[in-house]
Amino acid sequence: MTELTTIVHDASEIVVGPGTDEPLERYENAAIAVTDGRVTAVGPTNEITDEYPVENATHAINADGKSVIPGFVDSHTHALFAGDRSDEFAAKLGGEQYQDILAEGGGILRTVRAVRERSDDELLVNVLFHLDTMFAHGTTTVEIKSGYGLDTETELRMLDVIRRADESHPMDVVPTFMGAHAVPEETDADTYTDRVIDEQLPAVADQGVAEFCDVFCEEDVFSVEQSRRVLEAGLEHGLTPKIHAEEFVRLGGAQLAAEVGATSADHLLHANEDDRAALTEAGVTPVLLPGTAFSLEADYADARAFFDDGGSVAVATDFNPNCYSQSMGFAIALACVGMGMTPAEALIAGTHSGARALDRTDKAGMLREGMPADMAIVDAPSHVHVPYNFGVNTVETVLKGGEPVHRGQR
Ligand SMILES: N=CN[C@@H](CCC(=O)O)C(=O)O
Ligand SMILES: [Zn+2]
Repeated sequence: MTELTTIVHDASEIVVGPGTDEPLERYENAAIAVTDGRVTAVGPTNEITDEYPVENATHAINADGKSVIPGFVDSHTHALFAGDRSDEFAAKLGGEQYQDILAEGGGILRTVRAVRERSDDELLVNVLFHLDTMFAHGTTTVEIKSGYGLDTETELRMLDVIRRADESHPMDVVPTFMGAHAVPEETDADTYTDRVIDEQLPAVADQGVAEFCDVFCEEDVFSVEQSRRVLEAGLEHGLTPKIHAEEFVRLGGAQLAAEVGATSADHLLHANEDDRAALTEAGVTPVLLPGTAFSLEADYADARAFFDDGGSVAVATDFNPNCYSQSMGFAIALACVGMGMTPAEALIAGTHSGARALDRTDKAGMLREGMPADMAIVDAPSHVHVPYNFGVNTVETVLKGGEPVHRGQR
């Protein structure tokens, strides 16, 4: 018989995941038992503790007055970077535009210069620091993109650092290659697209260091045709497409995502009804990033319209030097207040739907029997407190595979 390792008991609430007849499957006065890193049983405390006595557990956690939720799945970040762009934040508040800053060699291009100057070990220290912060805020799976190298050597270095971060930190880290994140200063978009396809992608595939291939499909960055070439070449190398689409203007990236069978289309601030229909029909997960709209003072994506059309969305942080928040709790609060989602919809968007955007619904985002026991204990009686208590980290304890890996204080 395998040994029970962890039991969390007497929780006010345990959220399992999406319900069949209601938005959330959840139990009140609940407990969850974990064996060998996976959920063995979840349900009312008396039933669970009868079967799995608390005294047999390696870790017994009394969650009286607290809510247990699946660990957040942050499905869109650029969390590996160097340098400081806080001055750009201040300049944007003063009226400067993100795209003008980029066109003048700032923004992404400034971060590229900073990353190229740093050693691998310095980059690793940076990303591990951010992973610690994310962990403390309840994230247990995170996607990280390359894209601040924009040459083969630095893109490979970034992906190798992302791999090392995954190996050395309890967080699950999902690597995405994003060589087509911006056009380097010394070249033009067509020439650079060829370089991404002919030089970077084969090297990335050869090293086996990325799962997804992403592109910034945007006016004055990569056109729909250039984006299509990158994503189709990625597919030939075994990388699943993702796309930054309809962020500043409606260019056609959402339709492209549907055509190439992307796992997700992200941002979508300017997506329209046809785009929503195409994404839903093609099974592409829309990933909405309300922190980006917040920091750009832009209009939020129309999350309600996706639900009204019968679809659903994922919500992620987009943590990067332009959108400086590692907190899924804050993204969820913005999803509720800025995009009109219910707390239950936003919680699913930041957990199960995030896992869908990363092709891992069998590995993350739910606390169903057999799933990895990745969970956050919220120091409040229900999941509603995550957005309700906005601006504050409500997560107290984080368990990865049932192991208490973070115990915070509020
Ligand atoms: N929009 C493109 N890429 C990032 C921003 C990266 C940056 O500004 O450094 C995003 O998703 O928001
Ligand atoms: Zn992004």
